[in-house]
Amino acid sequence: MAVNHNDFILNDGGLLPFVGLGTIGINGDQGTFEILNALNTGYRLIDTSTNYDNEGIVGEAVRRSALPREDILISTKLPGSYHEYDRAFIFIQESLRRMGLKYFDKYLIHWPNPKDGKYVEAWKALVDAQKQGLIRTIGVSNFEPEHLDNIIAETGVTPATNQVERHPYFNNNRMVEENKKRGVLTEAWSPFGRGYLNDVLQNATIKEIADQYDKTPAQIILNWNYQAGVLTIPKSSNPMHQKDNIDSTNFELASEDMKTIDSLDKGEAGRVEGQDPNEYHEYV
Ligand SMILES: NC(=O)C1=CN([C@@H]2O[C@H](COP(=O)(O)OP(=O)(O)OC[C@H]3O[C@@H](n4cnc5c(N)ncnc54)[C@H](OP(=O)(O)O)[C@@H]3O)[C@@H](O)[C@H]2O)C=CC1
Ligand SMILES: O=C(O)C(=O)[C@@H](O)[C@H](O)C(=O)CO
Repeated sequence: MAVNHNDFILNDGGLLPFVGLGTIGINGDQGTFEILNALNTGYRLIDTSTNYDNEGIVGEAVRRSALPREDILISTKLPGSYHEYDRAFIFIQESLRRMGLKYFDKYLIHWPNPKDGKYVEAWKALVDAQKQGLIRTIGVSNFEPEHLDNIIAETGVTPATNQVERHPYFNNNRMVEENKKRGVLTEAWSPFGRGYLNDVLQNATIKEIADQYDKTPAQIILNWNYQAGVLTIPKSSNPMHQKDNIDSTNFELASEDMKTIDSLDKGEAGRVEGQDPNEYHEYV
């Protein structure tokens, strides 16, 4: 795979592009075309999960794409009710079969489900699946510092990435720093606050900055992440938005503009409702 100047280097030596395609709501045969369009537009990383009901079409898009398999990075996630070691290990194999793939480029524990307290077992399964060649890069999602420290202490293996909520109204700089301290790359989920749930993309301050740079609000938000060392996975079904999003690092935001965007943070009130990882329980 070609190395791009804006790739992130992982603690396992792997590389990830600065932006991937989020896929919540990309479903069915139409979804296959949307993913293929993204691949044709230059996306290399596709983020999915069993509970997005689209692992099948993601696999289909990989097969239909003219790109060689090794030029596409597929990342999916282990659901909360499969944290026991044996269930996790078998689930990874099942997920591979469902997608028709021989290996995953990246595989994450979706939520720590701390009340169950089995995420260390799940991590051990990911470590072993990686050893057996089923997964190239292993990581986590929605992990708090305590969860990161527990899996590292129990296995000696540090996750390469931690995918957490981050957008201008909940910048989660706390977790960006905690991840960085441990050599873990932060991936930002819902970088536009999910679009429909709040007005991040319509925010007047972000629009003003966008006008100054002759960019779109989406491009400003994605570059604010990139310059903070954070990978983003915006979802888009729209070819124009997909293009907008991948063309978002060809300019530099001044440090005062970075700080202005940081200042839009609303703390806990800015989170997408009900997504505190210490409380959230994934039942799937
Ligand atoms: N690990 C986890 O627990 C979680 C992971 N995720 C991952 O993160 C991804 C992204 O988050 P998601 O919640 O989907 O929401 P996003 O914050 O990515 O927002 C998606 C919305 O923004 C719109 N949009 C995208 N690009 C543009 C643009 N350039 N201009 C204007 N509007 C735009 C989309 O519309 P349109 O399609 O029309 O472009 C859609 O309505 C998910 O799809 C999933 O892969 C999400 C939640 C939790
Ligand atoms: O979309 C995801 O990746 C999730 O983890 C979901 O839990 C999502 O965040 C949600 O809110 C489901 O109600």
